[in-house]
Amino acid sequence: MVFGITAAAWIFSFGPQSSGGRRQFDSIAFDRQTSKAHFDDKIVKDICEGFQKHAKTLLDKRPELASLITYIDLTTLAGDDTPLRVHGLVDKALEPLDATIRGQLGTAADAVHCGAVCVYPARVADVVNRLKQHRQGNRIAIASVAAGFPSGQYRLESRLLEIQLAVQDGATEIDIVINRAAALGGDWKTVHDEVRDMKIACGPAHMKTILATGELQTNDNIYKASWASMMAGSDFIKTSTGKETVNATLPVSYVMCRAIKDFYEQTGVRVGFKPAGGIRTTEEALAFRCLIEEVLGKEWLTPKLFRIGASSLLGDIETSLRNLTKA
Ligand SMILES: O=C[C@H](O)COP(=O)(O)O
Repeated sequence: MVFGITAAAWIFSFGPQSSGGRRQFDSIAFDRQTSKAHFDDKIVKDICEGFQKHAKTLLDKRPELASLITYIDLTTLAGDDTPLRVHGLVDKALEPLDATIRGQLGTAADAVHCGAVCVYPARVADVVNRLKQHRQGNRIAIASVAAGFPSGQYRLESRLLEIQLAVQDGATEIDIVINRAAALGGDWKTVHDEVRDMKIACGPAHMKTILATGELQTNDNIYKASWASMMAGSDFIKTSTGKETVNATLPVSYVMCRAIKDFYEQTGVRVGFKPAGGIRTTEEALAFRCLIEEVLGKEWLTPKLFRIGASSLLGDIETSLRNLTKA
């Protein structure tokens, strides 16, 4: 445990201080929680090389590769997305493997499908319509980015409305973005309060909070943004939109997972983790899976707590599985 504060103390610090049903930001407790964490770049790099080494040992393990598919939020976030493209994405997410690979996996193949599809708000209805045409359409979640994705540079009112409309259209998971201007200015209360309001706007939908780590400049900011987002009620924290210059990396993921672990130790609340953006190969995805197992433990290796946001990873996993079939 990084901090010497018990779960009961955390509940005292953060839990009851709500006003009108809204969690209030306790800056003293936040500072106390986040001021003690330090991440040395060289040490973090060495630790991450360990995850990459571990990943290489899993490359020929068919069940490990198949389980990667269950963590994927199969994504299309393009200006030229159409209903037809989204329908194809839904079909692929539900039945990702061809007959040969399925045969090699045996009965285990039946449980192999993506965790969710992830689309822009205007395309949520296309996902809903296509899922209705599938017998097992309820097996995958419907994720939508919202809240001024990817920049977040919009008034809070419009970001909240966008979330509500996406949920109304059928989204069961909402991927929001934090206010990077507030984060870079050290205004963690604004980061927290906006995320809290967005969580309320999500209603029954799960909320994944994107930190856009490539724009947060320091590990310290990433750790603080993780804490502010979790204190505000995020179900998941997510690295990137896929639209920043630098997206998901192992070092930023390590910092975020350490924050998730510390938060769990203080509160007993398990927050999920979603690396996203630029993850294209089986080996890269396995390294994130190893990071999760080693920092957070095997109980996080479930689509309920671990997702990988990716538009082109699935094809590489299929190729890896096919090559194992030939071997
Ligand atoms: O949230 C998911 C990301 O936007 C996907 O990024 P990608 O296209 O680089 O895989």
